[in-house]
Amino acid sequence: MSERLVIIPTYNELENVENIIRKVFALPADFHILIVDDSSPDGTGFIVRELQKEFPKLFLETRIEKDGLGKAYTHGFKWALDRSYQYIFEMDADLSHNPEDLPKLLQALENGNDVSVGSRYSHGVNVVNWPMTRVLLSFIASKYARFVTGLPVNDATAGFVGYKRIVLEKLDLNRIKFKGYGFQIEMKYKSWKKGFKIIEVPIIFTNRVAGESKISANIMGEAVFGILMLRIRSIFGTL
Ligand SMILES: Nc1nc2c(ncn2[C@@H]2O[C@H](COP(=O)(O)OP(=O)(O)O[C@H]3O[C@H](CO)[C@@H](O)[C@H](O)[C@@H]3O)[C@@H](O)[C@H]2O)c(=O)[nH]1
Repeated sequence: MSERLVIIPTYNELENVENIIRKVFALPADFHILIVDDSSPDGTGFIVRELQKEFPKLFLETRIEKDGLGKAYTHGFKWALDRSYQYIFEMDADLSHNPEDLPKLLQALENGNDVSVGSRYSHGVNVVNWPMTRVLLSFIASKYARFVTGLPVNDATAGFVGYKRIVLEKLDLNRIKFKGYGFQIEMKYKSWKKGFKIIEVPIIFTNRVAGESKISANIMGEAVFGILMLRIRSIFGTL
């Protein structure tokens, strides 16, 4: 039984999912993969089921409908905690995160950190082919989150993250509220407030070449107002 699980949420990632799975299983280190698919209409789940015949360490959880990456991840975390995984990773399906960086995130956890963040902004801005509007939005969101909450992380919205099991055990996953990218901030903020040690590991983020981002005005609104709510709840001790 591997101690390491990579959770990949998917919605309409037909063009990417096989590639990312093969790249993770090509790594020298032993990682299991859990795909959490929200019944993608493009047949992403079907491809995963086919690949399960080839890869016994590939798992699939299918949810009824699209409900945001935050809900998909909390589903995956609970699945991992029901098993014996010690190191649990979040990674996008679209290859914007390079699976070859997984061992670096793992190493950071083995070196005594509790949360390792694959960071685009720890040394300048390390993104490739992302439209300038997305870079600005993401960069400003991270600065805003830091300003409002004090979270000492440069890339607060990063979606390439490693957690030690103990962190997920101590966070009340049923109280994780955010469905979209704000989820990434909520997880880091709550981990930090509980006293867990967070480290940023520099990575290069490369914009997807296939499929589409699921960003929307709702997702952005949730993040902007949600961060304020996080801070207020923290002040009143109801985080
Ligand atoms: N199951 C499920 N998966 C979803 C959903 N929405 C998005 N995903 C999956 O979540 C991953 C990230 O979604 P994208 O829509 O590709 O994100 P992005 O725009 O490239 O955003 C990136 O930057 C954000 C801001 O920095 C990050 O917060 C985000 O994690 C990601 O790295 C992909 O694997 C996508 O299929 C959903 O409702 N359900």
